[in-house]
Amino acid sequence: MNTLRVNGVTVARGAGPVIRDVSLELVPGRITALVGPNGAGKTSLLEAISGVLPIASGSVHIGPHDLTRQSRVGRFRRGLAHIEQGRAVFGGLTVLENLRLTARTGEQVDQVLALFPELAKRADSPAALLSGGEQQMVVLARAFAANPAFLLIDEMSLGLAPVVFTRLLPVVSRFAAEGAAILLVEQFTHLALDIAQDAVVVSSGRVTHQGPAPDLLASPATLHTAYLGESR
Ligand SMILES: Nc1ncnc2c1ncn2[C@@H]1O[C@H](COP(=O)(O)OP(=O)(O)OP(=O)(O)O)[C@@H](O)[C@H]1O
Repeated sequence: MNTLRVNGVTVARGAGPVIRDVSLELVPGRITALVGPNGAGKTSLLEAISGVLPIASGSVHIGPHDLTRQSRVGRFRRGLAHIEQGRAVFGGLTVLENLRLTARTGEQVDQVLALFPELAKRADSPAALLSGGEQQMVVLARAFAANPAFLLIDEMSLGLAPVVFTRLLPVVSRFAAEGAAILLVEQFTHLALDIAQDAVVVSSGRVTHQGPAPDLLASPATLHTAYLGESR
């Protein structure tokens, strides 16, 4: 069983490092919540893992394969997908056509639509006509349809009402239960920790806490300290 290992990664952006010596591991079947204050470096870390941003030092491996200097496409071929913040649907294409962009077989499309009954009903509608929540479902479904072993998800709640967003979380859990390893960045910290097994807190580009998500959820003091940038 391959894991994705981030080992001592440092990422520079603009004036200096925004990620410093970060290590974490993504394990099949598990969700890791990556939380921390605004500007902590969560998006930059996801971008470094998927190859959007170069890694200044450290490494990213999937099993024995070193991805550190690989292109985005090379990493995708190894099973790593990244839903970037603000990722949009192809509005002129129908829901089905959006899914066919990434699915390799019709069976994969059917499997994904089974996870999202709302989308199955709107399969032939242009994606632009869907609500914001439904469009975010299409974005998620399109990523699931490629059947990635490792999935990085950045702020899928952006622009959505919490009630709409909470509809998406059980689907993410189901996808993990089917074997995917997921790294979830989310502004609604408690909702993310609630569905995650593992938690990583970053503050000012450094990991300040790492451990089981339920433990962090049960200890607001630990979460608060980690957000302030202190380890304990
Ligand atoms: N395009 C950029 N050029 C230079 N610096 C950037 C750029 N984007 C972000 N930064 C800086 O990198 C640091 C980390 O930002 P990043 O967006 O990764 O944090 P974040 O934890 O995802 O924040 P948020 O929760 O607000 O989205 C911040 O200091 C930010 O100002």
